Amino acid sequence: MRAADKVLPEATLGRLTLYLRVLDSLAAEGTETVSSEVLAEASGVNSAILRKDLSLLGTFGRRGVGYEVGVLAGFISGTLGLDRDWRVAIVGAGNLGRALAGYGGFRGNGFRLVALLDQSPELIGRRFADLDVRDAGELETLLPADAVNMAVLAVPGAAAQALCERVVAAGVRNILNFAPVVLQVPPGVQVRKVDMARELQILAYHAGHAGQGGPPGP
Ligand SMILES: NC(=O)c1ccc[n+]([C@@H]2O[C@H](COP(=O)([O-])OP(=O)(O)OC[C@H]3O[C@@H](n4cnc5c(N)ncnc54)[C@H](O)[C@@H]3O)[C@@H](O)[C@H]2O)c1
Repeated sequence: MRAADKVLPEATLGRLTLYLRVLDSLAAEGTETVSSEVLAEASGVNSAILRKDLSLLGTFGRRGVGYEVGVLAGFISGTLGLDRDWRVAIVGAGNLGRALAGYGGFRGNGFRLVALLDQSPELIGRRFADLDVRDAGELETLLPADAVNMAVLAVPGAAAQALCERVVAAGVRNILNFAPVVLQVPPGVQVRKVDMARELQILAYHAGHAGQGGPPGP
């Protein structure tokens, strides 16, 4: 088994995305090599942890030289599966769905936004971010026709589970859920949830412990 075939711990995966972001900006500046200390500091990670993460991938820097930026970025991209063709559909073209569709960074890094769907007659047929909003009522045919392999759900919580089941039945195995519900999915389907309210609550907890924040609300 290659090192890259091992299932990596979630925490390592999260840090790999940080390293990759830093490596991409170093490459854009024309930097060819980077030490583990510099890469760790720019990623906000302890350098011993970085070295351990990269050794899990089976990649090692050279003493006195460090890591080759392009090689390491390519290796991390491959490990994360970013060298594959990810065809993304956003379901829900409301405020959030349209903002995500217009976000340029989402389109890079191996992800191609190929469809934007909604059920609202007021939105179907309108054009946002170079995509016509298509009828979510037809997602069973639209998603396979566009070879979608990743779906972003940006619909109200009450609609999310039923929609998720339709997306899965249409053959999509990877779902990024923005709706404030926990989705039930069959084995083999990956769901990631983005929850800004949760992040704010955790931030408030830490801020509160640091003596910040106003007096308790009503
Ligand atoms: N995770 C986060 O950090 C975060 C941040 C903001 C919003 N949200 C959540 O994202 C979701 C969307 O928020 P919004 O502000 O864009 O809401 P919105 O009301 O502007 O948009 C929701 C869209 O979903 C469409 N829709 C509803 N049911 C559908 C269905 N069955 N099929 C297809 N389309 C359907 C609606 O027509 C509407 O256009 C909500 O669940 C909201 O709570 C999450």
